Amino acid sequence: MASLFSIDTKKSIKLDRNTYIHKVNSSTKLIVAFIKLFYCIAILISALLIGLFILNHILFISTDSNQHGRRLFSFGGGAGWEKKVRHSSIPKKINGKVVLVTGAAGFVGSHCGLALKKRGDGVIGIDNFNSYYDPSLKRARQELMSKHEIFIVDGDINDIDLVNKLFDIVRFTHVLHLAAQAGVRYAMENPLSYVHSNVNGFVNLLEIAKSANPQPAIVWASSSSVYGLNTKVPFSENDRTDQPASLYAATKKAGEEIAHTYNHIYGLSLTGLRFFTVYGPWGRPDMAYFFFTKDMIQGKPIKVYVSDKEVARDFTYIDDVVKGCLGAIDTAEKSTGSGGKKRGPAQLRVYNLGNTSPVSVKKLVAILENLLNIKAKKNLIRMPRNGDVPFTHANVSLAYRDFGYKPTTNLSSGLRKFVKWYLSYYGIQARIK
Ligand SMILES: O=C(O)[C@H]1O[C@H](OP(=O)(O)OP(=O)(O)OC[C@H]2O[C@@H](n3ccc(=O)[nH]c3=O)[C@H](O)[C@@H]2O)[C@H](O)[C@@H](O)[C@@H]1O
Repeated sequence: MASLFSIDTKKSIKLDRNTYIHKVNSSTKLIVAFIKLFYCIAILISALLIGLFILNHILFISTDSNQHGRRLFSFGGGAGWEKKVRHSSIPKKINGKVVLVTGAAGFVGSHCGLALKKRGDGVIGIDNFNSYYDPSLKRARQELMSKHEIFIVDGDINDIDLVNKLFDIVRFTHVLHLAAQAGVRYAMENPLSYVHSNVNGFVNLLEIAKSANPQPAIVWASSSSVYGLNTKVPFSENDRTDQPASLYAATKKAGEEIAHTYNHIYGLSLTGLRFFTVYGPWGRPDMAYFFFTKDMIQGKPIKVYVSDKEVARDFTYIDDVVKGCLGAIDTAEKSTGSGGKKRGPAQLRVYNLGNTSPVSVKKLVAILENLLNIKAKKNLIRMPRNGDVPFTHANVSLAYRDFGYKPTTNLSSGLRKFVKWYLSYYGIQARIK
């Protein structure tokens, strides 16, 4: 008789085995789940790290800041970026020049960049888009240039890594160096920005250019302001330039001396162009003709400086200046050095690029009044001692002799083109006379 308490050993063993298998299965599943989770997290972290690494190299990493509180960037690289640089610098004609334009989103830089590209040269720009005046105007110029396949690198000429990288990628035949802290009066507000761009920046560029192989020829923007307080007119290149009236003028004069040094030691071909109050479409909002137009349209008063002698400028239209810049580039001889060593004497030149016919500021206002059909609210005030000089007048016979420079636009027709552009750019409904 089977005991009530008898045990079915077979069943029991089976039961135990099932329980055991079940337990083993659960813990295996748990381990597998853990391993899966571990792998997922590891993959996620790796993806994140790789992403950060790539971003770090594609984007620029900020390291410094300039005088306008804007970040400067140390170059990070990136294949897409290098492709753009290469593409933009390829000339479209045989024996076309390969030009690095500094300050390419600036007034003169954008006009020159477009003119070079139009005739088939390769152009790469660099600009730090600082906020000295409305950067949106600089961005609009950049957009225009990008439509003409000109790439502007967003960076500072003080960024050694970035400029070196550009010279690594491209064999520049020329540098058109227009990046600068411009404006005469602002030098009293922010003196160091002038030293930063016009002295440090220029030296940085020359240091890199002198070590480049081949060394490029350099054409760069000096200024009529180097004539300072001279009273002998018209100003000729061999007149004295040792009495600057502003720190701006002093840094431009320093640039001319620095150019001499790099020419002398390293055989760099250097041409300085003394611009005389350049104006025109896409101009600089910090200049009198530009903000007079703006203020007159808005019905605001303008300050017109007066002095014992009539305050006047040799206002020079942008298209004439562009012709001068291209002429200087075309007649620039090759630098003679290589690997940072001079191999022979190199070209060193300075030219006036003016209009040869000064016009008083009062007359400038009268022309604007006529074009805009607005009576200006003029406040005649004695010219403050803020760096301004009373009078400029260029003798351009040297530039005419060497590259046929001959200005052809007078102030009235030049301002007409400017006002037309101004009204259309700012979407102002008005008719010019
Ligand atoms: O060619 C040059 O060397 C220089 O030309 C201009 O400097 P500037 O000639 O002083 O030009 P504006 O600032 O536009 O002044 C033009 C005239 O308007 C006068 N002005 C300026 C401002 C103002 O409120 N009222 C006024 O009567 C100035 O005294 C000057 O005679 C540029 O701003 C400089 O960057 C450039 O280097």
